[in-house]
Amino acid sequence: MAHLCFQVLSTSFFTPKPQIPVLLSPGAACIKSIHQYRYLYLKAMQDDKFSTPPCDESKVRVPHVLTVAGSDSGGGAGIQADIKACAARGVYCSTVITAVTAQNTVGVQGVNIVPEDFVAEQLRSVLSDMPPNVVKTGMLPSTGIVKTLCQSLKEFPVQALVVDPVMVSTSGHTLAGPSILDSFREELLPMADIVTPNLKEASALLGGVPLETIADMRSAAKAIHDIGPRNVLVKGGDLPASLDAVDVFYDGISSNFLRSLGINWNDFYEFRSSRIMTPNTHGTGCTLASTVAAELAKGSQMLSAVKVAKRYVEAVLSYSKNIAIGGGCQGPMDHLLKLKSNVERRPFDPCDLFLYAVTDSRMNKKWGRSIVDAVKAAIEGGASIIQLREKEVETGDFLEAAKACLKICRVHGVPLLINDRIDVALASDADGVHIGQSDMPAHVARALLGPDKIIGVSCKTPEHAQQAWIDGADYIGSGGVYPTNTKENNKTIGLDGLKTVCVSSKLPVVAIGGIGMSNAQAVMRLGVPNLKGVAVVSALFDRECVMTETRKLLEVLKESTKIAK
Ligand SMILES: Nc1ncnc2c1ncn2[C@@H]1O[C@H](COP(=O)(O)OP(=O)(O)OP(=O)(O)O)[C@@H](O)[C@H]1O
Ligand SMILES: Cc1ncc(CO)c(N)n1
Ligand SMILES: [Mg+2]
Repeated sequence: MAHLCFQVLSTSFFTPKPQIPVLLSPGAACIKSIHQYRYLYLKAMQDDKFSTPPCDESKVRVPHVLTVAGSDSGGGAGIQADIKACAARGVYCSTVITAVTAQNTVGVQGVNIVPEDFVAEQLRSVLSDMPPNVVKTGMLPSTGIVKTLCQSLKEFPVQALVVDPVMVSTSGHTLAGPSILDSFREELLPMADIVTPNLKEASALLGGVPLETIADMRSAAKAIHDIGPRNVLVKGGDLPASLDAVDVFYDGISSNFLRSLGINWNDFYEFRSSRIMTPNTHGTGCTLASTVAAELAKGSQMLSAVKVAKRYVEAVLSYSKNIAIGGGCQGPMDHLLKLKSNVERRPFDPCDLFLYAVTDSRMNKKWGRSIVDAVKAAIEGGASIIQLREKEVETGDFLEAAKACLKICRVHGVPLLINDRIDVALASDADGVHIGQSDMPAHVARALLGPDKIIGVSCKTPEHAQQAWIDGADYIGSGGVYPTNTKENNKTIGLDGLKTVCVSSKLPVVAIGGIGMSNAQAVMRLGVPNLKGVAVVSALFDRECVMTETRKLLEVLKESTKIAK
């Protein structure tokens, strides 16, 4: 007999609701929806499927959403939007394709419905082998497909079902005709944990009632709730352009229950964001529903999942408002906005290390200039990379200076690095960091900064240099080559020590420590191919005119490369 026990949870997984007996099978995840409870209970009565599964603690659980939807060849909506939204939210996404559409930014040119039995086969493949936490549905173009899906969900219950009742594309093309409405009302919606109609879809589900105002949306949400889904979100993307983008959320079960306890519960929530003026709104609905599903899969409660999803859609719309893809009037969004800034950043070039200017707050103070003025002058003089080394500046001021310097650096295509402070580098979106042997290990910095940012590590020995390579550093700063007073207790390694570090590593090296006009050529004449340049502090910044000194040093360095040739 199945190993079954019942437990009463005082708070539920999604929205507050009556105390529901939750079915637990030892070793298996908690079953969290009343629908699942019903199906699982009946199923467990029939067979012995819920015996303890083998448990391997070395395996990492990955939140997983299965989307059952149509393909959009334009990549902005449907399956493609679902995969991108889940990826952006850190959730695995499997796919069952119900239709293939020929679609672009102009409209829908064609729809090819996948045969019902092949939809069933895809469902069986995924559900029987890799059970998702949450199923999200989009375009379900035939009654047969809706019924097949409902049957599969009864056979393979999941934690939550998110239904986006896709019917008409924004361009006005029918994606699922009125014939599916009965199966939606009778079978799918009563199984749903949330249904997310837009204004037209809400109207269709209610037999064509006109919906124009937020008050109408509230009535519609309540009426749709009566059909059976546990939560309803009526989306207001199609409200008049003069209004905010308001979505109305309704959760009737909880309100009735709490009212019965004498608690006055607000059963409507308005999710409001300012309307972003952009033509790139194709796929907002798919994205919203997938993000709700992704957040539920991670373990969020329903209300938090909707809140995060709404914020995410707003952020993506705002980020994508000016992108130009296609010649039609409704473009797609760019879901992976977080990755975008890395694409725009010029990749690190070891030649950037040629004239490496390192700022110093004491020197700037002494000469009465701001960090930003110092950086501007060094860049105008020809510095090829800048490092902000600001040991005595308050964090807030450091961040502001970093942001201001970054603007200047971006204009000139000069990378900006932050010394030691990974937090400041992250907050300012600087190009990278330079860290010492006693700072956070480079591999930890790499994990925090991601694959694209530049990481430099100070190395005095071949062992340091080898570790820097292993840790994923991009370059080595090696010194002090000569005695210096910008760093206390800094052992001088000399030209020999510098050469030893260079030859022990594949990484590009910049020499540092007491280097200036008089000795830069001697350093560069070492002639090791991975020694790419010199890093200087006092020789530029402990002088009256930073730009002049930088120019002079640049000439000296250029001269040394001619001599080397
Ligand atoms: N211009 C906008 N600015 C801000 N938010 C918007 C805008 N347009 C839509 N939204 C939001 O996007 C989400 C999706 O709503 P919408 O009504 O556009 O869905 P839909 O019509 O199903 O979309 P789709 O084009 O994918 O079918 C909602 O949260 C809505 O408020
Ligand atoms: C395939 C597909 N699903 C959903 C929508 C709704 O945006 C669309 N346009 N295309
Ligand atoms: Mg839609």
